[in-house]
Amino acid sequence: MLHIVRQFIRLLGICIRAPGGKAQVALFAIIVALELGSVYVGVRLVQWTGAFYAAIQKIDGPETVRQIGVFAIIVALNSVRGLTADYLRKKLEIAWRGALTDHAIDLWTTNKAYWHLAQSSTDRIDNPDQRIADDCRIFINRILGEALDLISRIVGLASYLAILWSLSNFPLSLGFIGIDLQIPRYMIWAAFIYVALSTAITHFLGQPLKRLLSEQQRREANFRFSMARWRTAFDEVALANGEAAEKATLRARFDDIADNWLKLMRRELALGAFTFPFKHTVLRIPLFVALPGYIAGHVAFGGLMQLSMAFSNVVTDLSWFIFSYRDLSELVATSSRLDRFMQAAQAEAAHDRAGFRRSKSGDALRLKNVFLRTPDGKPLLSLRELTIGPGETVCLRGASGIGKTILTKSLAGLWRHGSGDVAFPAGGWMFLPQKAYMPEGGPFAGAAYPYPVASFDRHAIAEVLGAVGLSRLVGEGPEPGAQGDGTDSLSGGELQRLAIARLLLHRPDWAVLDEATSALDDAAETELLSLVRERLKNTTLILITHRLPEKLAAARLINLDNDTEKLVATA
Ligand SMILES: Nc1ncnc2c1ncn2[C@@H]1O[C@H](COP(=O)(O)OP(=O)(O)OP(=O)(O)O)[C@@H](O)[C@H]1O
Repeated sequence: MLHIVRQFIRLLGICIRAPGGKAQVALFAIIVALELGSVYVGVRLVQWTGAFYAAIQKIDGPETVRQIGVFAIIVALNSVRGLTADYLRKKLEIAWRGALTDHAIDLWTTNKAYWHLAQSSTDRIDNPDQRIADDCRIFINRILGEALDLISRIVGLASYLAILWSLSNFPLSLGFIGIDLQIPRYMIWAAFIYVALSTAITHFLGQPLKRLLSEQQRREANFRFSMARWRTAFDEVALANGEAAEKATLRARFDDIADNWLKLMRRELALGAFTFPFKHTVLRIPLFVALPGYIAGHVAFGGLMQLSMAFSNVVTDLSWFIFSYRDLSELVATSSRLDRFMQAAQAEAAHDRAGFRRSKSGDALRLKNVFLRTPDGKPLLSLRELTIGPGETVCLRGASGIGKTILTKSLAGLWRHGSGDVAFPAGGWMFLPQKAYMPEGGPFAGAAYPYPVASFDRHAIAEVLGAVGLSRLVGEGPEPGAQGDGTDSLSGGELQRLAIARLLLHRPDWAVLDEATSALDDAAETELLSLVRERLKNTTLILITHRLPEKLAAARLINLDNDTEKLVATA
């Protein structure tokens, strides 16, 4: 229980510490005040009920009409209060959801935590996209709803208890095996005992709900993930006639959903079998409980109605836990998932990337005794000594699976499984993987990525696109920034050309091309790499490729397979 409260505090703390958090706390206070207005309205209605039925009992026409007028005013004011509270609550909801979402995305991206979390076999976080998109929304929605409900119920409970206390100032007389038992203010005790028993039963029946709801969220996210995965590979699936396999996967994912849904249904049915009749008896039972007082002549008819209404309000407020059990279970399940995600992302973001000793060097890249491993310790390639100077062209070759891509990731600071010394030169780096990433927004955005298009001169972007053979994309298609912008249909080779255009535009000091031209034919590959070499004279090019590009001036060929230190100079 305490750990759940701590989770709530941690997550709400994020919202409150965000910019504008203090103003939002003030907004929350206003909403609480407006919600408490409903308690006042409730108390006023109890008084009104007494006065109204007393007027009816006395057959007092003018007083009855006056009470109807009072009722109309109460309802009108309450409507204004309710609508204002609802409007402000939605405002606060989007502000806090925004703060939580921003924080989650910040943690997820700091120190590339998203990448490390996806690699980890122990801390692996399933469906992080769902946690950011859905869990933040559900958590804020539920916590606000439940907190406001709880506060107004606590205040309501105190108010209605006071009324009930003053009204139920008569005892219940019970004759039991010759003993005459008097229970003073029995209406109060009856309310507490009634709710305590009901709460215990509700908790007993509903306990498994939290686990089942959490599991349901996970399975729904898995189903969505399978759909999204297929969406990113329409070509591949269509060419492989993989529809039946994809359908089978989707069906299996959906069966998982349905399976848990059935368990959830059964549990909700068991809970509902108790809470449903409970909800309906809450409004009736007070009358039965108060009847002995009426029959014994302790209260008049108006008092009886007032008493039953106060009793029913007390029981309703006390039953908050029972009525909210399902929503509370969902809130707890969501906050556990979200909190775990935040903790894991935070730990990853703060992680000291050990493995290699990294230092700064003057102008050359120096690797000494670098040994790369897989996370489970399997040795990959080793480099005893390698120095690469500024402006050089170096070609790294090696068998498939030896660890060339992992070497790239190590240079990028991602891979931490290995040892050795790496001294980095000053200057900017750029890494071009085999599969170029294309952001939304069209070819101009693709060339400018990860910077906004506006950071570059549009003519310069158009020029590099033309230089890499993509002039047909210049001035074509929707405006940059639009979705469905034409880059979706680019071939593998065209995507690689676009990545080379990006390289030409960004002009880094150091560039690592990990099979970044593999989809091009020999002639096109040589042409593009020569273009890069010619235009970026001061850039050091580290090429990871199975083919040795011909005509590439002064390339050093390093064979990683046998003798890692053997350098072959080409002309
Ligand atoms: N995240 C990972 N966890 C565990 N093993 C991995 C991970 N990434 C890569 N590996 C393994 O490390 C080995 C080296 O992978 P890498 O991608 O660096 O090979 P490569 O030399 O670039 O191969 P290719 O020439 O086929 O692209 C492979 O056996 C691969 O399965």
